[in-house]
Amino acid sequence: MLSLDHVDLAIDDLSLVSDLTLTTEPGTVLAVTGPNGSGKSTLLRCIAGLRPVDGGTISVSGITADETDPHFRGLVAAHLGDDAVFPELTVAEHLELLCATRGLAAHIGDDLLVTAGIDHLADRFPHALSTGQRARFDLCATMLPGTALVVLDEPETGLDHDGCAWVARLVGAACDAGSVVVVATHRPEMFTDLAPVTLEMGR
Ligand SMILES: Nc1ncnc2c1ncn2[C@@H]1O[C@H](COP(=O)(O)OP(=O)(O)OP(=O)(O)O)[C@@H](O)[C@H]1O
Repeated sequence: MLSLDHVDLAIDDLSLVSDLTLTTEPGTVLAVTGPNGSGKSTLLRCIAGLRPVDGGTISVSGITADETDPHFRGLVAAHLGDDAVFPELTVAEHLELLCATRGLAAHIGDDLLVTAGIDHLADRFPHALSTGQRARFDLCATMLPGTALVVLDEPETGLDHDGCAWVARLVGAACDAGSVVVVATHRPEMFTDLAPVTLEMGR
């Protein structure tokens, strides 16, 4: 469960969120929408524990959002547009490492590459992928199963029509497995079938 309790968030003198309280149950999509600059990415960084809030608290399964806390890190997977990679590891080796770290069977990563349509690129290095292929790889790395919370910042970026449909299916599968998925998006219609709770920023 994701809880925001009387959250305030500001950058310099600009208030982005004021006294926001909400609870998102397991198996639910929270779609964060709003115009450019309204604070979606900043809020998602707070939810992923990468930035402190200016007031109130954010917690996941009762654990305060703080990326430096290993317990919290184990609960969360995030795709925030600046996903780090090990330059010396191939696509397949990255997923193998992540599966091992999370105690998942290695074939789960391979299976995700198949659903992403990039299994033929398993032996490439991430820097040798196209923009859309790299987006699919980053999303595979984020969407390995088993985290209570998945945070996705504009996952549609760089993806073609089929890629967007694939992301929607992945988000649906994560919800079916009991995760909360927070997604900032300019294309909320991608997730309509998942009956998201919507948070509109900038209002
Ligand atoms: N590092 C920074 N330093 C100063 N201001 C920042 C910084 N990052 C973001 N901002 C400002 O914070 C506000 C919120 O930005 P944010 O990136 O969260 O918006 P967003 O809703 O995700 O926008 P977009 O739809 O364009 O991705 C904007 O006014 C932006 O200019």
